[in-house]
Amino acid sequence: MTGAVVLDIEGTTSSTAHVQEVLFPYARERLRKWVADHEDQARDVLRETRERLRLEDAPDDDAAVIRALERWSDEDRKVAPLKTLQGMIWAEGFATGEVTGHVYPDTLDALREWRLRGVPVYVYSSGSVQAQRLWFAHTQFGDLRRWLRGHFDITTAGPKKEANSYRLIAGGVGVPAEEMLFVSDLARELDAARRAKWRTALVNRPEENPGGASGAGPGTEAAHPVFTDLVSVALA
Ligand SMILES: CSCCC(=O)C(=O)COP(=O)(O)O
Ligand SMILES: [Mg+2]
Repeated sequence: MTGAVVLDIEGTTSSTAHVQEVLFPYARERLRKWVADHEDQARDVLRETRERLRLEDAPDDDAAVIRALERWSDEDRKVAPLKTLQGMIWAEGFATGEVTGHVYPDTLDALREWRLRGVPVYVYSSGSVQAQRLWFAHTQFGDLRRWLRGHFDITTAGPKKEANSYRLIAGGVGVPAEEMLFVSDLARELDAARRAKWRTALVNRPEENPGGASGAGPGTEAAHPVFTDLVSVALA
C-alpha cells in the first residue's frame, strides 16, 4: 500500500534541460549583482557560505565567498546556501516571466491519478522550497500547487543521497517508511530512500535519454522498479 508519494523534480516531474538551460543560467548571470543589491536578504546565505569555507579551510573573505557561490553554481553543487540564493534570484525571474516552470504532461496525469486514489503527493528536491513552489506555480499547465501536499528541500530534510533525510521526511509526513514511495531519476537517491526502508521507483524517461541509455547514474539501479513516465508509476 502507498501511503504517500514523494517526487524528485529534475528529470522526474520535469525536464533537466529546462532546469539547467533556463533556471541555472538566469541565477548565475545575476548572482554577483543580486548579492550586492540585496544586502539584507543575502546576509544568511553569505554567513552560511563563509562557515562552509572555514570548515574546508578555504579563504573566507568577501570576494572568496562570492567566488565560491559562483563556482558551486558552475559545478551544479547541491549545497544549501547556493540553493537558497538561487531560489531568491529566480523569484524575480518568475515574477517578470523571464523564467517559467516545466512539467512533463504525464506528471499532471499522475497527480490526478494519485488524487483519485487518495494518495498525498509531496516534492523533495535540492531546489529550495521557495523555488519549488514557484516552479509548480508557473508551469505550462498553469498553477499546479493545489496538487501537492507539501515540499521538502536539502535545508529542511538534508541531502538527497543520505538515508536519514528520508527518515526525517517520513516522520514529517506521518506515514510508516514501508508505505512511502520515492520517485526519482537518480539511482543513488533511490538507494538512500531504500536504506530508510522506503519503496522506490526509478524514472528513466526517453525524453531525457534519447539514445535509450539510462541516465540513472551510479547506484544499484537494478534494485529499483523502472518506469518510463510518472503516470505508469501512479497506475502500478
Ligand atoms: C525548481 S527547483 C530547481 C531544481 C534545482 O535547483 C535542482 O538543483 C534540481 O534538483 P533535484 O533534486 O530536483 O534533482
Ligand atoms: Mg532528479
